[in-house]
Amino acid sequence: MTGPNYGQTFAHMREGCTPSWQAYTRHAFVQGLGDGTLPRAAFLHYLVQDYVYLVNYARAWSLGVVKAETLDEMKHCAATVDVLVNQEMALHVQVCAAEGISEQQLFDASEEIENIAYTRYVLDAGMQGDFLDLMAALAPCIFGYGEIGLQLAQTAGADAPYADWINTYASPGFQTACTSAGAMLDGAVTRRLGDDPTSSPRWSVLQDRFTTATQLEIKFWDMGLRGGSLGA
Ligand SMILES: Cc1ncc(C[n+]2csc(CCO)c2C)c(N)n1
Repeated sequence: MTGPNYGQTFAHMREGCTPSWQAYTRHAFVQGLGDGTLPRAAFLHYLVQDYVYLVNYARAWSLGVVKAETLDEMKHCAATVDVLVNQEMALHVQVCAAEGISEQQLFDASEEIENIAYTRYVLDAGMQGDFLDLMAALAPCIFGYGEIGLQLAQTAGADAPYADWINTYASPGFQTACTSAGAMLDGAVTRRLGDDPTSSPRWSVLQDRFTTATQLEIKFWDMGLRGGSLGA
């Protein structure tokens, strides 16, 4: 299976769960974003849940600051927390505001089961394990959206209903962030597991973290498709 080059570790882990990876990156929700057929209500429902997701996702990257073993790792995690809290979440607030959903409604939104399952799994992986356990669980989020952004940008025009969303993830800025996260992950893996990491006894556990997080991304899209009333 081919895809963008976000480093060796990601390439191995994606290869290690190809059916799940395809189900995640080619999900019906993703197709609907691309061809514009996704109902607006489903998109907004997803965005509200995603705001709550980002709050917990930022907590998980903060745990990365705690678990880091080099200053570079610490800097990468701290910078990611900054982007998430001060930029990425603001984007959700902006889009929702334009649709009449206030920031208060976002804060008050009750978290759906799939959302809880995903972020608590990632936080638990990091709490139980070391930096690599945490990164393996965080990885599908960033690299998956990088792939999806590129994939959808190939066909969606500038006037497509979800062009803004697509361009966020297809943009050179986000693609550079994926490449830099991939390099950080490769460095973290080499530092702890050496030059032949897939032969390490730890690899299967790390692959399992990545695969489970990928399956939780699929569930998150399923939740998005289900739609539902805003904030509920
Ligand atoms: C359910 C869900 N999964 C992945 C992302 C994508 N994402 C979240 S934060 C971030 C950048 C920092 O790593 C990216 C790419 C999302 N928004 N929601």
